[in-house]
Order: sequence, then C-alpha cells, then structure tokens
Amino acid sequence: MRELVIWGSGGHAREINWLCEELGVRVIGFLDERPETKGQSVDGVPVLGTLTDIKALKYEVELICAGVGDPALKKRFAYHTIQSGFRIAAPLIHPRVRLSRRNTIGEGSMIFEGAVLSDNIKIGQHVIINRSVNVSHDAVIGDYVTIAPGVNLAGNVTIDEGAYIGIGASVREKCHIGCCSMIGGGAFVKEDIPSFSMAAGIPAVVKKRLDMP
Ligand SMILES: CC(=O)SCCNC(=O)CCNC(=O)[C@H](O)C(C)(C)COP(=O)(O)OP(=O)(O)OC[C@H]1O[C@@H](n2cnc3c(N)ncnc32)[C@H](O)[C@@H]1OP(=O)(O)O
Repeated sequence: MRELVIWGSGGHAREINWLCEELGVRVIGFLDERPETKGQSVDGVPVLGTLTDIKALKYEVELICAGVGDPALKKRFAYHTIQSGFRIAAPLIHPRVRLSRRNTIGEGSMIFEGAVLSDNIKIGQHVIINRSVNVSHDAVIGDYVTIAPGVNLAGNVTIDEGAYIGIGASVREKCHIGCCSMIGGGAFVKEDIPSFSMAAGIPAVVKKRLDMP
C-alpha cells in the first residue's frame, strides 16, 4: 500500500486525506511548520511536525507538497522536501476524473472528483486541479498552479508557473495567464493576463500588480 505524508494540515490537506481514502492510499501524517500543531490529530491523522521529525521515514513515504493552495508555499515546501532527500508522490487522481491517456501529469500533482481533462494536456508538478474543473484540449499548466473548484479552461489555454485561478472562473481559448498571477473567483478571462497581476471581473481586468516572492 502506498504511504504518504502531506504538507499542511488545513482544509485542503484534509481534502487530500479524503482523496487518499477514496484511492486506498494510506496517509501517515500531516506536516505543519507551526510548532503548536505538532502532536494534534486532524481527522484522525497525526500532525507530525516538520521534515526533521520524519527523517526516519525518508525512504518509506512519499511526500505531497501541494497540501496548501498557495503556490508560493507549495514551492517552498517542495524545495525543502527535495533538498532533504524525500520522494515526491506520484500524481493522485480521483477515480471519477475523466482524462485522455495523451495527457501528462507531473509528480506531486492531484486531480479531484468530477474534473474532466480532454486531450493533449500538459500538467506540471505540484498542481492542484480541484473538483469539477474542465480543462480543454492542448492546455499547458505550469508547476505549482492551483485551480479552484468549478473553473473552465477553453482550448489552448496556457497558465504559467505559480498562478492561481479562483473558484468558478472561466478562461477563453488561447489565453495566456502569466507567472504567479491570480484570477478572481467568477471571472471571465478574455485576454492575456501579464505575470504578477491580480485580475478579476467579467471581462477580467487587471486590478493590481502583485509583489514578486
Ligand atoms: C475548496 C476551496 O475552498 S478552494 C478556494 C476557493 N477560493 C477562491 O477561489 C478565492 C478566490 N479569491 C478571490 O477571488 C480574491 O478576491 C482574490 C484572491 C482574487 C483577490 O483578493 P485580494 O488580493 O484580497 O483583493 P482585494 O480585496 O484587494 O480586491 C482588489 C480589487 O479587486 C476586486 N475583486 C477582488 N476579487 C474579485 C472578484 N472575484 N471578482 C470581482 N472583483 C474582485 C475588489 O472588489 C477590489 O476592487 P476595487 O479596487 O475596485 O475596490
């Protein structure tokens, strides 16, 4: 049986734990940098501390770094996990996801129930595709991207590393969303969005520039 440890112990980490229950994958514990959470039990799964606390499990468990929605945090967790010599988990895909065998999905990524990913789609590492997301043909989704529930991406959309697509947003065909940008919930993106921008509304317009991490 696969055994996993999940970075994070909040709502999203708990949803991954549920996904793992559905897949028959055993979650050994959560990791959380906040010292006060160590030793707590979340949905019956222990919070183990940080990577230092699970050194003995290095060659036994796979790590999920996308246990939080924030792309920058995912990236930091992944950096430390790889530096410490732990293995990143193979993708987690809910049994009720539809996807073509011509799609590629990077390690540490996950796809939740009800998502449909049609043909020739490339998904990077540590990507979250949440429930009921529709991804159309030829999309390219970069590392650490988070796509919230109910998002619709039309054909040939490109989303660069570290972008966040808010709940229920839709993106028109061939649009490009730049690195680390955020799209507000419910938006309709009809033009390219530059990197490090927050865009929202129908149609989506850039509301503010975001700081580089
Ligand atoms: C299972 C789960 O729970 S998954 C999580 C799902 N949650 C989401 O997807 C959340 C999506 N988040 C949002 O939509 C947020 O509003 C964000 C992240 C895009 C922006 O948040 P903030 O940076 O705090 O934006 P802020 O409040 O400063 O707003 C800036 C401007 O954008 C507007 N704005 C923010 N979000 C939206 C939106 N979704 N639609 C339209 N306008 C918006 C604000 O009204 C404000 O406009 P103004 O300058 O004219 O007054």
